[in-house]
Amino acid sequence: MGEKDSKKWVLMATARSPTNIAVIKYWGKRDETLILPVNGSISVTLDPSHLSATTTVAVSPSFDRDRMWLNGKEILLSGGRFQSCLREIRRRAEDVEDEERGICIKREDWEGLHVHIASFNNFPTAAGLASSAAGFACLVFALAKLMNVKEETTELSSIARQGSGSACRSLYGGFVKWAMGNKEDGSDSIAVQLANETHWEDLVILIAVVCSRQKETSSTTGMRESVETSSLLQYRSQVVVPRRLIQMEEAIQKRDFPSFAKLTCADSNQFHAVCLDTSPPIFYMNDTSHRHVQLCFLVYCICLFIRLLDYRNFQDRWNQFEGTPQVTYTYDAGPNAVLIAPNRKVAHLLLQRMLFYFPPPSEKELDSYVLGDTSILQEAGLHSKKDIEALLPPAEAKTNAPPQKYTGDINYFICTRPGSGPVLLSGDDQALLNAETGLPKLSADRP
Ligand SMILES: Nc1ncnc2c1ncn2[C@@H]1O[C@H](COP(=O)(O)OP(=O)(O)OP(=O)(O)O)[C@@H](O)[C@H]1O
Ligand SMILES: C[C@@](O)(CCOP(=O)(O)OP(=O)(O)O)CC(=O)O
Repeated sequence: MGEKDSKKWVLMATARSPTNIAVIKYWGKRDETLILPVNGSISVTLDPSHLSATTTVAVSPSFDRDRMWLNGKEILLSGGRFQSCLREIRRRAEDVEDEERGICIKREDWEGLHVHIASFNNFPTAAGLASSAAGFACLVFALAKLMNVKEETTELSSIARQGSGSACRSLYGGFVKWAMGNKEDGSDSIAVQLANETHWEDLVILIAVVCSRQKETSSTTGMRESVETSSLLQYRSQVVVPRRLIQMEEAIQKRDFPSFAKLTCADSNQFHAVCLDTSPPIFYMNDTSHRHVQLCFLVYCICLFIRLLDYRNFQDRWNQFEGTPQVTYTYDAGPNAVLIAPNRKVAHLLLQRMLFYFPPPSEKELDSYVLGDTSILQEAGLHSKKDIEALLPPAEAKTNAPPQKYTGDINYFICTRPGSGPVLLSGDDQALLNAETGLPKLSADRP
C-alpha cells in the first residue's frame, strides 16, 4: 500500500439502489446459509427516486474495525449475512489507484483494510417494503465500486443474494427474474433482467402504506417455518410456480396486462395462503389489506363498465372484456398493498377511489399523505383535501346506506412506477460519511 500520509486518507463510494416488488414470490429456502430458494421468482424494480437505499462505503488505514450505521444508528456487522457479502467482495477486489491523492491499494491489501458503511432508506425499514432488498443490493454495488471489482452484474447479484434473497433482483432495473438454479454451491442461483424499465413504462404502481412498524414475523423466520410445516408450499414450489414463471415472462414480454394482473394477484394470494398453512399460522395481511383487495375487484368491475360504454357493439364487446382485470394487487410479508394499474387513466380512477374510502385524517396535509409521483394526483383533479372531500361516492357505493370510510387506516400512499437499477452517485456532498473522518455526517449535513 502506498500513500502520502498513510493515516489520513479516506476513500469513498456512494450508491443508490432501488427496492423491488415480487409479482411471483420467493418464499422458502433450500439452503439457509447460501440463501438458495425453493422456487424462482419475478419482480418489478421500483423507481429509486421514490423507494431506495443510499449507501456510502469508505476505506482508510485509520479505521480499526468494520463499522456500519443504518438510518443514523450504529448496527452490528457481525451477522453472517453482512460478513458473507464483505468476504465475497473482498475476495474479488482489485488494485485501486488515485494518483491525485497519492493513494495506491494493491489487491492483497484489501484483506487488511477495514470499511465504514452508512446507509439510509428513504422508506420504512423492516416493514414489508423490502428494505433488505434495496439495502444489500446497494451495499454490494457500492463495495464493488470502491474495491474495483470487475465482475458482471449477475455475479454481484449472487453476492447480494447472500445478504437477503430478494436483494439479488435489485441489481437490475425493470423486470427481473431470479432463477432458482440447481447447483449446490449456488453459482447458478442468479438474477437476470427480463426487460428494462422503459419496456412497460405505462404501468403505475400505488403503494398503500398501512403500517410502517416493524413486523412481528420477519420474512426469514416466516419462510423457514413454512418450509418446515406447509405442504402447500411444496406443491406451490414444485408445480405451480414453474408454470407461472413461464406465463409471467410471456405476459411481461407482450405487455399483456390482463395475464400479468391475474398471475400477480393469484401468486400473492397463494403466498398468503402458504403463510396460513404454516404452523403456527402467519398473518401478514390485516383488515385494511383485505378491504383493498375488495376495492381492487370493484375498480376492475367499474373499469369494465366504463370501457363497455365506449363501444357501440355492446354484446360483442361485453364478451370480449368479460373477465379482464384492470388493476392488480400484491402483498409482501406485511399489510401494505401494492396496487398496479396498466396506465395513468386507470390509476386516476384507482387513486380517486382509494382516497374516497381512505381519506387523509384531519391532521394530515395532502402532500404528506400522497408521496412519490404526485403528478397523478393533479391529473386526477385532486389538488387539495377539499377536492377529496368533494369526491362523489363511486358508482358501486350508491346504495341506500352511506358508504363507509376508513379514515386513519392508511399512513400514506406512494405513487411510483418501474425504475432503474443501482447507480453510483458522484461528489462528496452525496455521501453519508464525512470525507475526512469517515464517520457519519451530522444529520444537518446529510444529502
Ligand atoms: N439500507 C440498508 N443497508 C443494509 N441493510 C439493510 C438496509 N435496510 C435494511 N437492511 C437490513 O434488512 C433488515 C430488514 O429486513 P426484513 O426482511 O426484516 O424487512 P424488509 O426487507 O423491509 O421487508 P420484506 O423483505 O419482508 O419485504 C434490517 O434489519 C437490516 O439488517
Ligand atoms: C415476501 C417476499 O418479499 C420475501 C422476501 O424475503 P427476503 O428476501 O426478505 O428474505 P431473506 O432471503 O431471508 O432475507 C417475497 C419476494 O420478495 O419475493
